[in-house]
Amino acid sequence: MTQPAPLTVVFDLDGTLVETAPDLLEALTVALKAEGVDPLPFEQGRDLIGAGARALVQRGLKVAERMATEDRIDELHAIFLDHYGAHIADRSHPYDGCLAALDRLKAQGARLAVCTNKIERYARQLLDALGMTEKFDAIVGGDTYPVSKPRPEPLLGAIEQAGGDPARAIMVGDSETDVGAARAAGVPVVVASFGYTLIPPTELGGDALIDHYDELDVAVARLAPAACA
Ligand SMILES: O=C(O)COP(=O)(O)O
Ligand SMILES: [Mg+2]
Repeated sequence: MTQPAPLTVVFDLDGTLVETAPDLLEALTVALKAEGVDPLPFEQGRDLIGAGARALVQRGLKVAERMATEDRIDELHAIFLDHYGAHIADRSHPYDGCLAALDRLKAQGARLAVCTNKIERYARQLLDALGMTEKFDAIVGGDTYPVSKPRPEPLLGAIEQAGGDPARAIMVGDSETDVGAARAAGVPVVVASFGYTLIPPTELGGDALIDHYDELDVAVARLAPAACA
């Protein structure tokens, strides 16, 4: 009898594995300042994260009711990235219980992957700085493929790069882009309630909701496709 393919668990990065809001919003403050815009309140800025850095700059300008040309948004995005790259892990840290939960999944034989809308280079820089890179069999960013979440291609690509099978995979994420990508790929999705989202986590339409990493094992066991070990 052939061995069933291992389970692959694919994680979103910002707001799911790592609390990155303090460093992302500091970079947003620097970019908005270049446009003469005041910093956003932290809680308001936090919810704007999830569709990539350029979208964060765009959303920040929109909240401040500031119009900008696409070229100016590109310039502000560059200012954002300059600052962010130099301060990527000043205050960012994995969520409570995250590293232990990854180790438990790994010990059970799961493949682990990251699928983020962060530019891949920055995702790798962040994971390196936090000593987390080695935990993953694949790391896919928002620019790894021609399209990003909520399209399914990056998620399917992450599963493939990790040596997994989409029929034996689970996504864990915090926002509508993650649920959208998972639905489009036909992969069950666990929503982490502690991340960043414009839509309340309970209304994202995930298959399970966790408030802490201690709850992940039960959610994964419940959603793991039946044929999985
Ligand atoms: O940096 C972002 O805005 C998105 O990142 P995420 O896909 O890891 O949430
Ligand atoms: Mg996220």
